[in-house]
Amino acid sequence: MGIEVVVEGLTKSFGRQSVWRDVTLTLPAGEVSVMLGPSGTGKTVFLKSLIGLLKPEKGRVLINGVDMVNSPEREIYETRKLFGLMFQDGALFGSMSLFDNIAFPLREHTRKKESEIRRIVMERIEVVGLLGAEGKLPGEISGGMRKRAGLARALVLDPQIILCDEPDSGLDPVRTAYLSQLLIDLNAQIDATMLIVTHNLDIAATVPDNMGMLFRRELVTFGPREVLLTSEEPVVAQFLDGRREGPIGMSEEKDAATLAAEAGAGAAPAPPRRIVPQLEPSPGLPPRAAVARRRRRVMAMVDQLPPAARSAIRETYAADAAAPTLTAPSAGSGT
Ligand SMILES: Nc1ncnc2c1ncn2[C@@H]1O[C@H](COP(=O)(O)OP(=O)(O)OP(=O)(O)O)[C@@H](O)[C@H]1O
Repeated sequence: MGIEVVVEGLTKSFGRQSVWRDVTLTLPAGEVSVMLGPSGTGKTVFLKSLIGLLKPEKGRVLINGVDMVNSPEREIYETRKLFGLMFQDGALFGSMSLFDNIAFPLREHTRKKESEIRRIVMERIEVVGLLGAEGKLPGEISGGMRKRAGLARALVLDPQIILCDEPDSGLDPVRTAYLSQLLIDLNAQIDATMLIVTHNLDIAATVPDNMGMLFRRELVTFGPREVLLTSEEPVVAQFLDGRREGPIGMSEEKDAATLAAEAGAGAAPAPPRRIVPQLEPSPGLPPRAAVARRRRRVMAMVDQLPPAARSAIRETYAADAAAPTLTAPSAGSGT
């Protein structure tokens, strides 16, 4: 099972530029979380801070008792091995075949024999649907395949925490839908804690158990998906509806005059938002172990949540209780 990641009061700046301050959240073990936020709000900086590659000035990131901000470098280095990282462009070596790219962390960080490496690499290549392409160079395959290869490489060291930085960037909507399904299938297969940074509203709506959003140097919200998806917070609503009207401007924030002009112009109200069901694992895969844990966790806190989120959560679980998928292996919704 994945490991819980506890973030407490994290604050990061570069020189005089504050990126975000006092970020506090917990990524629940084995659950999938998404971090949203307009460009430049520090989502990538957040991922890098979780693995100790960037050093926030204040706060802690606790993983198995190790603080990725303040612990000795040797402990941080060891704990970093629990992570699998998938970067925006797949970050593959152009001159190596996909096989060698995916085998790289095993050859670098373990003393496994080549036969064992081959077995692991081919298994991961199968998981991401790249069987047959292992001999190709990154330049000979599509962007979507490169991303899946990046994901396979993130998986070879059996990570318990997976961080994906904009896994959808540059993908068409169909490939993005396949990728969403792949992320859910992966979670069903390995039960790792996952955090996905994305701008993609389809991924945000269908993949995570939990969602958060960074804006104006703060964590606006983080919690069960139903909280963000029903939120009337102006910045969340604007982002989810993909509208120009609202606090987010071209350079992240609008000035007060523009906001006042918009309010005066009386923008048309957005149509009501509908919560679409979360994806289920593909047929033949086990149900996600995180589902039952999440249900217990969320039901224990439901009374403290805003009313709209409360009723959305109760509706979700009432629908689940009526569906046969709770007792039988789930029939995936596919893409
Ligand atoms: N190593 C660095 N040194 C100085 N400034 C940095 C560094 N890394 C990031 N920044 C700055 O921190 C801010 C946040 O960058 P970051 O890449 O995390 O944003 P983001 O939310 O991931 O954006 P996008 O969605 O466009 O990828 C930006 O202003 C960026 O210029």
